Amino acid sequence: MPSILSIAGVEKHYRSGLTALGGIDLEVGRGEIFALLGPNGAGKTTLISIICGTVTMTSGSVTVSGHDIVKDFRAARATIGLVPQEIAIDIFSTVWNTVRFSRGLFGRPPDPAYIEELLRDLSLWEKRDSRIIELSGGMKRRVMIAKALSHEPELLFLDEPTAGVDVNLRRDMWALVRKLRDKGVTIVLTTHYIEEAEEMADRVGVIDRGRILLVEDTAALMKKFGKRRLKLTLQHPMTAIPAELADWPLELQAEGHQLLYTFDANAESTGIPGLLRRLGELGIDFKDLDSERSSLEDIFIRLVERT
Ligand SMILES: Nc1ncnc2c1ncn2[C@@H]1O[C@H](COP(=O)(O)OP(=O)(O)OP(=O)(O)O)[C@@H](O)[C@H]1O
Repeated sequence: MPSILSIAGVEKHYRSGLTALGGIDLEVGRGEIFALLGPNGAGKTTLISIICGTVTMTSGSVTVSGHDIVKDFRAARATIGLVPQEIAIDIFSTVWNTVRFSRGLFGRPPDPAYIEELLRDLSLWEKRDSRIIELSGGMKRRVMIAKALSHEPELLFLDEPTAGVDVNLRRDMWALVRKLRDKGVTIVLTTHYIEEAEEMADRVGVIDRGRILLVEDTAALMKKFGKRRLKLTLQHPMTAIPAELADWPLELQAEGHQLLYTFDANAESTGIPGLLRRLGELGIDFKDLDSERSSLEDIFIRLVERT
């Protein structure tokens, strides 16, 4: 997949002496949904701000759609749409005027048909003459997205698109992001909600303390780090795991009612038959058995903890 965004050796040292980015290399392919995951203060917003031209990098280079963001700033910026974390729009302006005006800022000629399509796609058409102040929080967020798409960018950044948003709206946002991708927009999103990355992203990058720890296909990452868990609900609760079961990494949960066995899903042998046999020999009965795959959340926590 050809790159739409190329980041090479980007460093950012703030005047305070803090190194927010310690050398970032990253390629984002045209047409993908890429999720940048990282704990608070990891450097996600700094990186996006550099790409969008609101923060200057200390060293390194970035190109967007082949345009260098420093030497060819205008052309680079014109290919980018940014939906920032905070809602920042004139609350007394109407939806239509907000989006139309934003397009003009990028020197694009008026295109009412495009704006209409955008507002219809974002379920804002009925609200086109409403002032922003009259809209719900979810609608305001959608206006932010419409504004960011007003000049027909090729690459859209969504900084924490669903922070503080309820479950239904989050699902609507996910559907919307997929729709945008289907229309050919490349999407880079930052998120704290790992579920969001797992649900949507083609690839995931994990950033921590200004460094990229890993970039991987979401599905491959799940497979590579994927552990499976076998949960046994016991007939009779236990106070401790018997010494005879020391060969299996087990955890006691739910006040002794559950035995949790974690195993490598990719290993040749899971160890489950042996465990079940041993439990039988020890007279430990269980009434239910359940298996689950570890989520990206577990994987992320393990990665960030390891460093
Ligand atoms: N203008 C600034 N001056 C000095 N330090 C800054 C400035 N902006 C950000 N930082 C610091 O840079 C580091 C990275 O911050 P950044 O906002 O990029 O992280 P983030 O990953 O977006 O975090 P969050 O998930 O909390 O939004 C943090 O330690 C932050 O305090």
